[in-house]
Amino acid sequence: MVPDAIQTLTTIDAARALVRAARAEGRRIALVPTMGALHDGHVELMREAREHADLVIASVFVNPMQFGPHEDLARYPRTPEADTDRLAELGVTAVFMPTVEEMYPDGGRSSTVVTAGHLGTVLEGRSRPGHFDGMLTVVAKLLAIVQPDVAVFGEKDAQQLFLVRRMVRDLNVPVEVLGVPTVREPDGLALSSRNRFLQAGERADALALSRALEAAGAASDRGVEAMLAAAQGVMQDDSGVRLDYLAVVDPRTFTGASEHHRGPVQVLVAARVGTVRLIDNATFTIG
Ligand SMILES: Nc1ncnc2c1ncn2[C@@H]1O[C@H](COP(=O)(O)OP(=O)(O)OP(=O)(O)O)[C@@H](O)[C@H]1O
Ligand SMILES: CC(C)(CO)[C@@H](O)C(=O)[O-]
Ligand code: BAL
Repeated sequence: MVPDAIQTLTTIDAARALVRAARAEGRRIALVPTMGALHDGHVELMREAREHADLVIASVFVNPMQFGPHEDLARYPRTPEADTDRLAELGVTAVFMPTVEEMYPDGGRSSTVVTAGHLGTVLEGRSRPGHFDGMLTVVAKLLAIVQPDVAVFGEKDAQQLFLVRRMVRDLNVPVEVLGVPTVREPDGLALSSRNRFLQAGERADALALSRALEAAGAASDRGVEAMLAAAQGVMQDDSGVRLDYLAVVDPRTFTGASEHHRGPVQVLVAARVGTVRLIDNATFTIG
């Protein structure tokens, strides 16, 4: 397929100019923030964005501020040409691909930081200190640059989605945040840019995460402890996987659901498979 024309924007001024022109024509704008290395999960985000706006701007920016000193910033996959072609085929109007210097002119960091507070220090935040402050800061910057009507995020990164929604509410950012269900491989593995680093045997081991979620779901009629035990059982059976955390949270607060909880719960899992750290989650209803 011959891709439609897509604008590649590398400066904040160029992004603002496009946004101004679109606004002058009364067009609705959607922003889809990504770190690139696009896969079919990202494609669903773009589709959702197109349904809610006349014009879609995708950002591709590997944000150093959300990586810890020992994390995989250097090896994070970067495929800008392939990403641009894919976005063009999807009818995305523009891709915003700034350099680190463009986003962080003061030596690669922002002096002003949006903090995720206590919820930024638990679960993903416990394993990745500072991650959510870095993520919220760059999302706040992207929202300020593009000033979209809607911004689209994946449910795969459940804690991220929760914190973005809360930031938007707390800081009165005039944007509607949309969540898109997790796109999976036919065998259940959640699509992730990091899956490409799984070696052959590890690809099979990685199925432990989605299987653990399934097992938790199958135990949901017996309450939170039974769900955790069922999921734990699956993770323990797989010696190729090192569990980081398993949790059942109330999706309204993102804090642990009590044994007496009734209604929707979100089961969250994170694990290391070889050198790759993966996360997944699913929502079930108790009672
Ligand atoms: N399988 C998926 N289904 C739906 N949305 C997804 C999926 N994977 C990622 N996303 C969403 O895409 C957006 C950009 O995420 P990102 O570019 O970090 O991709 P990623 O696959 O999550 O990469 P990684 O997990 O390696 O960081 C986020 O809102 C994320 O939640
Ligand atoms: C939202 C995001 C693009 C911010 O860097 C990133 O955390 C991601 O890709 O999920
Ligand atoms: N997909 C969330 C971004 C990150 O892993 O840093």
